[in-house]
Amino acid sequence: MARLVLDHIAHSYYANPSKASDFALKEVHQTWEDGSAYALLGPSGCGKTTLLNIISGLLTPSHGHVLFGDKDVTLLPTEDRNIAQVFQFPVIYDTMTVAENLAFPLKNRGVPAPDIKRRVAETIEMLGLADQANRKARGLTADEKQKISLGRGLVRHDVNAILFDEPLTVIDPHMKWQLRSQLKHLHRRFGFTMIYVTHDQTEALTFADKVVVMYEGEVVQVGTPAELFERPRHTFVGYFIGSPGMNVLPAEIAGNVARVGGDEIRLPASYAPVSGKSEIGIRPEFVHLSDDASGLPITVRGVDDIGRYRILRGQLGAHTLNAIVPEGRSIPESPRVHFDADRLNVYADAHLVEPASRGA
Ligand SMILES: Nc1ncnc2c1ncn2[C@@H]1O[C@H](COP(=O)(O)OP(=O)(O)OP(=O)(O)O)[C@@H](O)[C@H]1O
Repeated sequence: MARLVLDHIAHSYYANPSKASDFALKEVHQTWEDGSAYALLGPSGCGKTTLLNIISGLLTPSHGHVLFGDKDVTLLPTEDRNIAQVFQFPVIYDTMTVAENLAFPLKNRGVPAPDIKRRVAETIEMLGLADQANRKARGLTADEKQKISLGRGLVRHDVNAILFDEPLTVIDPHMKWQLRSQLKHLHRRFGFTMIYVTHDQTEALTFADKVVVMYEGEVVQVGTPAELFERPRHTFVGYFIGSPGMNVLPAEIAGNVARVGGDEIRLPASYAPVSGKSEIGIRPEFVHLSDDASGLPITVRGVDDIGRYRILRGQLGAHTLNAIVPEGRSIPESPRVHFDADRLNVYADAHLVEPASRGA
């Protein structure tokens, strides 16, 4: 296993890229820790697979270097990088049994027979395939075949990293949850470096120690699930993480006041003049309703009952504003809103702005 360094990596699929939009991956400069579980999360086309393929060696980046520890592997083919890969669809040998499929990567590497037997048995147990161990893979369901693919990635203990590209797509929803928990458990037990591509926030947030959020070819934030929730560094992270996502309202910022339409909102700190498009962000969890005249009046457009809570879909001036209404709280006839000041974030051109001073 090794620390992974992405040293000023960028990639364009064009031979002669001339502008930023020609790059499927804009510059990424990151060091990922040895033994951590990372999820690459973002919408379709944001560059997740491009980045994963650069790490695995399927693709050579147009710019920059990939290092495993101190070793530059940028030009090394996949087979010389000592990584395991699990793809969206099963990659297995149909004519071999489940156990033989799992033993195959170990035999190839000359692992002693008793170790192979033990690891194959552990992996089969973990995947819940004990009853199928001696069946040919050919007759198995798509679910079971994909479990073997996962097992072939997990059975090796000597890899620099295990890379997963949307590995649970073909797995049924209940089993998805189970396998995700098992992956997490294995990660804790063996400490593999894992890199997991997904466009599903639940999958990313439950699996990863650190989530790498990508948007239009850029890494816009690397953080723990809590950091992404509490301090989205880009408005896209705010929208994408959370259900519903963060409210983002155009605002003029002056010192410790944000002016939204005709309303003034007190900020937790003082900000220097913001250049570019300025906005504030507040998660629906931190928008509170009351009939207190000091709040800002909103128009209710709808209420969705989610069971444990309700989502009020409202409008503040010309802007949509969602609020989470906890169980047992009523919605006033003419609601007004208050924001948790400490949870307000300020953005300039979609990027988080740090305050000039706290507590002003
Ligand atoms: N071989 C290729 N040739 C040209 N353009 C490509 C190629 N592969 C990907 N792209 C483009 O690069 C961009 C990033 O694609 P990539 O597959 O990395 O995104 P992604 O986030 O993995 O998306 P998805 O979740 O749909 O797989 C997209 O605009 C895509 O159309």
